[in-house]
Formats: sequence, C-alpha cells, structure tokens
Amino acid sequence: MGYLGKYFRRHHRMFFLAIIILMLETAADLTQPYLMSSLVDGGVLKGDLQHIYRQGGLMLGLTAIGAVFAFSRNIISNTVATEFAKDLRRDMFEKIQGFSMDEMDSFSRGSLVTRLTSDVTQMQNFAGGMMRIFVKAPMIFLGSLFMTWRLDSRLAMVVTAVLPVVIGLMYLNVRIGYPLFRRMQASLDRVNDGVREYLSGVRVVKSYGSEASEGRAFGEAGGRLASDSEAAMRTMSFFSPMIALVVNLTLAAILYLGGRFHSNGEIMPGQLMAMVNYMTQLLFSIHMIGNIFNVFVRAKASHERIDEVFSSAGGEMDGENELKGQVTELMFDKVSFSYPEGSGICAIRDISFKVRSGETLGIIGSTGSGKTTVANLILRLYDTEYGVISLSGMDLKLIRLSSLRGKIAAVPQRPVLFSGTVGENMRWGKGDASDDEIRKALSLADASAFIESSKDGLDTRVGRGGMTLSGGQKQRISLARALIRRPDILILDDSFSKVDAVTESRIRKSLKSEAKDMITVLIAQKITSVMGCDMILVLDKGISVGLGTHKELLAESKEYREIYRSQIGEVEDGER
Ligand SMILES: Nc1ncnc2c1ncn2[C@@H]1O[C@H](COP(=O)(O)OP(=O)(O)OP(=O)(O)O)[C@@H](O)[C@H]1O
Repeated sequence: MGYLGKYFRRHHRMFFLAIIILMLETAADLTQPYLMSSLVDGGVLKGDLQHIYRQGGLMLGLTAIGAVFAFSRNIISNTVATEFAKDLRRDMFEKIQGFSMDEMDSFSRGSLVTRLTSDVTQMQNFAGGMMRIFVKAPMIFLGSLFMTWRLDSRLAMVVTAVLPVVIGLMYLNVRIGYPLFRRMQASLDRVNDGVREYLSGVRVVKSYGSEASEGRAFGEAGGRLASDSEAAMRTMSFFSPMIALVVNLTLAAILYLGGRFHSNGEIMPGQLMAMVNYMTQLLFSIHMIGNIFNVFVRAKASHERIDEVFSSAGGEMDGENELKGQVTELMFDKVSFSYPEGSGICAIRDISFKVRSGETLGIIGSTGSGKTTVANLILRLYDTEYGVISLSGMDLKLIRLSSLRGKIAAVPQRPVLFSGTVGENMRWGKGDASDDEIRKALSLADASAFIESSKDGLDTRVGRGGMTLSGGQKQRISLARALIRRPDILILDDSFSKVDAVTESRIRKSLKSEAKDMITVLIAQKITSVMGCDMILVLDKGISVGLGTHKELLAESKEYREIYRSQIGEVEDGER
C-alpha cells in the first residue's frame, strides 16, 4: 500500500460514510426483484389488489430512497477523490522539491510531469471508483448470487459453475494488461519530455528551421504512445466482450431451463422473473467487475510510478550544524567528484584551494573542464565523493542545508527569472527587501537604467523565464538578486557572458567595494574577467593545471599562458 495509507487515514471517515451509503443503496437495488416476485405471485396471480398496492408502494419508496443515497454518495465520493488527488499531487511536488540533484537527474523532467498529472488522475479515478462501483459491483454480485440460490438452487448451480471461467478471464486481463499500461505511461513520459524540450528550446528550433525534424521526432514519440495505447486497449477490448459473452450464454441457459421448469410447474412466474432480474444484475456486476480490473490495472501501473517518487532515497542528506557568524574561509581539500548520471569520468579530480573573506577566486578553463561543478559542490547540490569541502573549517556535509544556502548567493550560467514583476523577482533573493534596497542592488548590477526608464519601474512585468528581457538584462537582474542577499559567498558562474566589456568593468568596480568581506568565486571563459582576482584556478578536464595570481600563472602555467595567448596575444616579458 506504501504511501496510500496516509491518505486513507486522512479521508477514512468520509470514505466509510460513502461505503455505508453505497451498501444501503445496493441493498435497496437487491430488494427490488424480490418485491416484484411477491407482487406477481402473491398479488397479480391471486388477484389481491391490496398486496399489489403494498408491494408497488414499497418498490416506489425504495427507488426514491435509492436515488437519494446515490446522489449523496456521488457527492461524497467525488469530493473525497478530488481532495485525495489534490493532497497526493501537493505531497509529490513537495517530495520532488526536496530531491537532491542526483535524484532529479535520475528521473526525466517529462516523466515527473506525467507522474504529477496523468498518474495522479489514474489514482483519483481508482479512489472514486472504490466509493462507487468497486464496492457496489461485488456486493450486487454476491447479493444476487445469494438470492438466486434462495430462489432456485438448480438454476443457481448453473451460474456458479460458470464463475471460474469468468474469474480466469479477469485474471488473464490483469496479467496481460498491466505491463501494457506501464509501457503506455512510459511512452507518455517520452511525449512530455519532447514537448518540454521543444518549448524550452523553441528559439533554437526556429532559428535553425528545425521544425520539421522536431515535428518528426514528436510524431515518432506520439506514434509510439498511440501504438502502446492501442495494444493496451486491444487487450481490454478482447476481455470485456469475452466476459460478456460467457455471461450472456449463461443467461440464455437460465432462461431455457427456467422456461422448462415453469412448464413443469416447478417454478412460479414471479420467481422466474425475479430470477432473470437477479441474473441481469449479476451480469451487470460481472461487467462492472471487468471494468474495475481495467481501472485497477491502470491504477496499479500509476501507483508504482508514484511510489517510485515517494520511495526515492529521501532527498538531500541534511547536516545538523548551523553556520554561525560570517564565513571566513572556503576550502577544497583534494576534492574529486563524478556525476552519478554521467559517463563515470571524474568531472573534477583532486582539487584543492583556499579562499578567505574579502578575496576573489577566479576559475578559468575550457568548456566542460569542471568550473560549474565546483560551484555545484559549494552549494552542495551534489555531494563530494573524495576529499573535503569546508566553510570556516566546518565540513560542508555537517552544515544544515538551509544555513549553508542562506550564506551563499549564486548567479547561474543561464539566469532564471520567474514570471512576475522585477520587484517580485528581486524579493526572491530577500523576502523583506525594501524598494530602496532593491534599487541599490539593481544599481550595483548596473540594471537600474533600463528598469527606471520603463514606465512601470520595479513593477515592470517579466515574462515566464524572463522572456521579455534581453540576455544581458536577465543576467544583471539575476546578479542584483544575488547581491541583495548580501551573502558571505558570492558565486558568479560566467555571469558577465552577455554583458559588454564596459558594463562588465563598471559592475566589477562596484562589486569590489560591495564585496569587501565576501568570498567571491568568479567563473569565467574570458581571461580579462579573472586577471584581477586574488587567486586563479585553471582547470583542464577536471584537473587543476594552475593555481596562483595572474602573474604567477603567466610564469608557471603553460595552459594559462595558452589561454592568454589565444585571447589577448603573445605574453610580453614585462607581463610575467
Ligand atoms: N548533471 C550532469 N550529469 C552528468 N554529467 C554532467 C552533468 N553536469 C556536467 N556534467 C559533465 O561534467 C563535466 C564538467 O562539467 P561542468 O559543467 O562543470 O563544466 P564547465 O567547465 O562549467 O563547462 P562550461 O564552461 O561549458 O559551462 C562535463 O564533462 C559535463 O559533461
């Protein structure tokens, strides 16, 4: 049952109320043929009008009561199923929010979307079904079987003999259908992945004129989903009519035998009518039980996929210690790390450095050399495999994550803004920031001019993902959002890549005075960005190939000299 127990406990009162009402409703349905048999045999055949009125009135009353039961039970079951789905979705989202990056990487984003939407809907259908037909159908089945035995044991024997065949067909339905529905949901994951990727890269697709190939790829994913759905539905559409056929043949046999018994005077007409009526109810309930298995098979596949999310390792391993006071030192001591979902090759190997507050560490290296990985590890988005990272002498793994991340502000390579106003985006950095604080941070990041020139100022709306802004404007707002936190450690991951040289030097000048007691980690591709740093780490394929000041590296690091030569020109003697 896994995670389901919790929701059952939360909604069990309403759930049981719906089940009780459902039982009463079913009892009313089951009593009708019995009353009718009495109306015919005791009233119509004997010409007893009083009996006809009494039984007819009872039948009418029961129908009305049954309708009231059905109405209230429907309201309760819909409410409970909707609330259950809402809670389940919210809890899943919270669980996903707590995922470590390893866990995030182990699910595709599209799959998480399918699990949060379609899989939860399947569970909602199942929960709703439990309070509707799932309980009613077996009750009608057992009730009508019992009544047929009471009415005529010979006819009931025929019905009972057919049951193993029907149960066998249902078992096969589940066995064959379940893997097909799992495959169908996995195909839906791929469709969602495709849509997600297309939408996030729509500009690239359009600029490369790749709509046709993207359309083909999407068509293939859609085609696979369609064929997997068809395979699943084919199985279902084979078993449902098969079960119906067996039941209908049984009904025909009952009618034939019943007719013979009646002509022999062994069964009353009212009894036979009730018998056929119960048989019809039995037929209906078996049909319904077949459908229940369909819903069950889908829900079982979805339940397992949701359970995979809930039983995923349990999120980030939190430390227990608070980081008190200003962080005075950041140290990497022989740190190595490879991504769990990566190629198995170390993204960084044996990296060591030490930066103190007020200092700036520049990190430079070719693409894929491990620069962003260093930033990811400082934020503890991933855990180191070998070596130790410490802040003010405390191992990162021992520090409470909220405390750690509260001391750091990172400006990622690709700035991410959220839909809302500029002011709201800035308050992401600091919830209680005043307008003056926001303006100051924007000015430090050289972002005030274009915001103040907009007629709405801080209320200027930013489209989803910041799409209404230029790349450089997004980068500057993203930097301002980091600065407003006044962090102890500021990580700038290629944060000036979309900003022109003059603006970059202006921002770096104001940063210098602002970041007097911060530890700044400045990742860059351009050597001019890191030249002024107190210390520069040169990475090549995850390995440190130089650590020192610009001057020291020009003298000692072949790789740094090569970067200098390729970006600026030959190294003059006076430079070393
Ligand atoms: N989430 C991930 N899963 C698997 N491998 C990854 C992941 N992120 C990065 N890598 C791999 O780790 C290595 C280092 O990547 P990293 O992003 O740190 O490089 P980088 O120096 O920041 O590159 P760039 O300058 O292009 O941003 C690369 O080989 C990359 O393919």
